[in-house]
Amino acid sequence: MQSFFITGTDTEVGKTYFTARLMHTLASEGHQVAGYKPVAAGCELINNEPVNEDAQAIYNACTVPATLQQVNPIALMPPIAPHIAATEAGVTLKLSQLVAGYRQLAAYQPDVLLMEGAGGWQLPLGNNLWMPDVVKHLKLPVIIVVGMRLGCLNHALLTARAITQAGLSIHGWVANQLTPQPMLYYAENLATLREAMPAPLLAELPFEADVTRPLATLRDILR
Ligand SMILES: Nc1ncnc2c1ncn2[C@@H]1O[C@H](COP(=O)(O)OP(=O)(O)OP(=O)(O)O)[C@@H](O)[C@H]1O
Ligand SMILES: C[C@H](N)[C@H](N)CCCCCC(=O)O
Ligand SMILES: [Mg+2]
Repeated sequence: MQSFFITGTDTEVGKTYFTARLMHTLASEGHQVAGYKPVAAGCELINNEPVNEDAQAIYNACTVPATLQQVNPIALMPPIAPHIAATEAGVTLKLSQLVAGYRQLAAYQPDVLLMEGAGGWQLPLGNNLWMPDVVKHLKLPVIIVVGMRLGCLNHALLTARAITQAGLSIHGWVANQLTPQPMLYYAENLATLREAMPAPLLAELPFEADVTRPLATLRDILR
């Protein structure tokens, strides 16, 4: 099994989009895929159960028979920082629970297991637990989704530095188009990141509504 942690330069930069699109692409090539969104904040009630949009998109892309609850064990209602939502709900986030959830999905023996964070890299989970602690425990290589907008250079470079300082490896990064029109001087910004990032550019993701459509440039990302 190959497994990656998917982080991003911020919240709303396309981590879920990339995760789901990669899963659909790999599934179309015959791979068994699973995704894990351990902690999500921002849910609607469906049949009285909190359902998160990211979790649903990742669940929809799974080829293994995992349940939505396994894909996203901690679903918090308000769309706020998860540790604050957890405190509000009286929930304590525990490393052991988040790791156990990962292992449950791994037990389906997918070829690829992707785990999406929430927000950016340095996400607090409360009680001095941080999302990077979970990634370190699982020793996952990291893929950084860079939302290509003004400010992304600083965000991408700081994110890469923090991952490296945590002793983790960066498999690579992807440049994600957040708008139909690319940011001004897209090519120059991309070139700056290609030079300064300590890991390879894996793919450029176009702005495209259909997340289920296999994307040829994502086929070789596992190498
Ligand atoms: N390449 C793209 N083409 C079209 N829409 C995109 C693309 N990337 C992201 N989006 C859209 O932008 C929004 C934010 O993306 P997404 O939900 O993947 O962000 P995120 O980084 O996972 O955020 P969070 O921190 O909440 O998990 C979504 O509505 C998503 O569908
Ligand atoms: C609600 C939102 N869409 C995400 N799920 C959570 C983003 C947390 C960001 C925390 C922060 O860095 O300020
Ligand atoms: Mg997401």
